Amino acid sequence: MVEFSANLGFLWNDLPLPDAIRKAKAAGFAAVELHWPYDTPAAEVKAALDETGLPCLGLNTRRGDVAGGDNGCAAIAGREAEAQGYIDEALAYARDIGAMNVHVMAGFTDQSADAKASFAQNLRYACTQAALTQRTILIEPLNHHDAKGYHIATIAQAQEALADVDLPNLKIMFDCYHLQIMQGDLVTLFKGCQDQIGHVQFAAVPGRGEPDQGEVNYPWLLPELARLGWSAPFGAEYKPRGKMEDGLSWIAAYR
Ligand SMILES: O=C(O)[C@H](O)C(=O)CO
Ligand SMILES: [Mg+2]
Repeated sequence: MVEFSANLGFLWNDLPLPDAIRKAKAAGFAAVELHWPYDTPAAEVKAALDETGLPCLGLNTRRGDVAGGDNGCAAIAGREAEAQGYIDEALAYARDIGAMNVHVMAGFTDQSADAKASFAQNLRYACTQAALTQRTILIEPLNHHDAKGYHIATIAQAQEALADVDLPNLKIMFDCYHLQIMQGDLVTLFKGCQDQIGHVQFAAVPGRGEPDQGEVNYPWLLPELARLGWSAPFGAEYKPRGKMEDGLSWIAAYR
């Protein structure tokens, strides 16, 4: 059966994280994943995960100065110490709550050789630290409408970063929403990098709402990815169009 992970950066994000975890459990999600949980003590998140029995699949490194336009800094030359501080923080939080993946946010760059070298240096650091506790580091191509100028926007760019680093615990976050916008042909794209994928996410295109309308037929696509071998929960990373609970009927198509 296809299972889902509730992305609590978008779902129930008006609630304290422990309550959002309980809501995800009650709605039938098999896992949760986080964006930037750092305002909530890890012990509170861990207690809610233990109470519900839900695993947490992952979380993101801090983005830096968001008001100033940052979206991560791991590929910004000259900010290595800051990036590595965010990596340490994310890995410590992941360890405390038992999350196995940390998504390292690259930031906006000119994709120069310096940016690529800085990204590789920071990812090598992240992977080496993550390996000490058997964790995986993720990088994610983001689409050029929502995140114009983000360091990686395609699977080929992510694969280039993976090749530069060449460590087995660096994987790709395959977000169907971003990749449909940037590349399309999602099944072929998935097959071309399947063994390099660490997590799969999805949302409607366009709009990023519930995955029940738009360009991508998820009730066909997600079972097909499962048939091809993807067995972990798919990350529901969408922005509810209206009231959160009213939008959950999309799950029925998979039951
Ligand atoms: O926006 C996304 O798709 C991400 O997965 C994220 O975590 C923040 O950019
Ligand atoms: Mg995503």
